[in-house]
Amino acid sequence: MTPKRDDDRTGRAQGGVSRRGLFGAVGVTAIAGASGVAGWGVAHAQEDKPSTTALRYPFHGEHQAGIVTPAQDRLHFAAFDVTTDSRDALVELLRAWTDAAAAMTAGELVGAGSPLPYDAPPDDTGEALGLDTAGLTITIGFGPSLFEKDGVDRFGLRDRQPRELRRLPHFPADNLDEARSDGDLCVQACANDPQVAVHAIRNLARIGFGTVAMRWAQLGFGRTSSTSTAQATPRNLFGFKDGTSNLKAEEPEDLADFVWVQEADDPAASWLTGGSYLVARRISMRIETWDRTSLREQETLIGRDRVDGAPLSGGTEFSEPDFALAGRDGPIIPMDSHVRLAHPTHNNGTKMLRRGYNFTDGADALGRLDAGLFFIAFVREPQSRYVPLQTTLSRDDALMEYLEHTGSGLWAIPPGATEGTYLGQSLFA
Ligand SMILES: C=CC1=C(C)c2cc3[nH]c(cc4nc(cc5[nH]c(cc1n2)c(C)c5CCC(=O)O)C(CCC(=O)O)=C4C)c(C)c3C=C
Ligand SMILES: [Fe+2]
Repeated sequence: MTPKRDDDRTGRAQGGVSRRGLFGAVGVTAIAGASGVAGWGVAHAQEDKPSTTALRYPFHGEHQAGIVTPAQDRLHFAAFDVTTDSRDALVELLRAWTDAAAAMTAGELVGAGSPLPYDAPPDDTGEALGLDTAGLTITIGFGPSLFEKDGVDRFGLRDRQPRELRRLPHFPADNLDEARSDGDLCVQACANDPQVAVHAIRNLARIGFGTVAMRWAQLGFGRTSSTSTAQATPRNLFGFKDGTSNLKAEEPEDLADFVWVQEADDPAASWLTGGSYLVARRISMRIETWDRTSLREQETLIGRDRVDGAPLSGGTEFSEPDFALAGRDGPIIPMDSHVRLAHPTHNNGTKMLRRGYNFTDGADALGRLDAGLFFIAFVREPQSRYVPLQTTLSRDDALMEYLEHTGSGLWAIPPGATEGTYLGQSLFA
């Protein structure tokens, strides 16, 4: 009988083994071929919709992937706390995470490749065997507490903490859960297949065992933003198009102004040049109340038409809102509507790259959906641009009656890694 695996205890070359290649090699393709009905279903689906699972985005580059990369459909976001005092162990973790992230985004197995050592737990947890890369991106960030916690300079990084990397303040009406907020490190895994995104976080958590502990995590199932003009605008759980006037990959000048940290921004933080900041807000949405609200009221709260996404002042989805246009009882786009208050003209020209996801986490004790929007935005200046805008929305936005902010975090996102370097290397240099 041919053994399923060899008996190699020494391990093999790291990475480089294709998940699909290995899958075929162990004969599972035969199972798919034997299933006539399933095979028809797959072929039929592919005819209707171009496959997004075959997509592959480069891991290496000037910026980390997962920011201007076209927003994928699924998210697994995790915040970690570092459990060691050792700077060397932290650096080792970042090296290992970088290698694993590069392998997974290329559709390769993490760690020891094929044939698998039989007497050791497999490096790669295996649930993505046979799956496409699904456009996986892995984006890693550093929280304020990595630089200083309770007055302690844990890893000799205090002097390099960016001025803009401070814990987000308490905003009006915040009802934050500590257990869903902050963290020394964050990892955003996005993919067009939920199993691929979960596999990525799980493998990074496994690699980090003994160095980091997962603090909290969030799954997202539908993107609520477009980050490329090639993408259709998706809808949030209030049923409105979301992401219409988002910053897009095709706007490099705006990205330089509002997303990418520039060399001159902060002398202490020149290591962050080419990086960004990730703001996360877990926002619960009172779905049941919303569903009992008239369409007129819903559109008044948002300031846009629910079906086509056009501003209430008229035109099409991508028409600029006319905030001066009068309606029956004041401006047709109300003073306290979401799009008026969030628009750059009312926020010193501020823009951001939104990249959030819808979520549901079951039901609460009253039988209501625990659902909402896991808001993610990438910004160049969180304190001087995001914080004032969030303060305005939390205080004045009429939509807040239907929202509750339950989680929060801010992380510095270092620039991308080049071949042979690890993510965040410039911070430790
Ligand atoms: C602080 C930033 C923002 C939070 C938090 C936020 C939450 C939030 N937004 C919607 C729904 C929509 N938002 C829309 C536009 C929009 N939202 C923000 C910022 C935050 N939103 C900005 C900067 C903008 C763009 C404003 C503009 O330039 O016109 C829209 C309209 C469509 C679009 O342009 O994307 C909708 C719809 C919800 C439901 C929500 C919290 C759950
Ligand atoms: Fe919004």
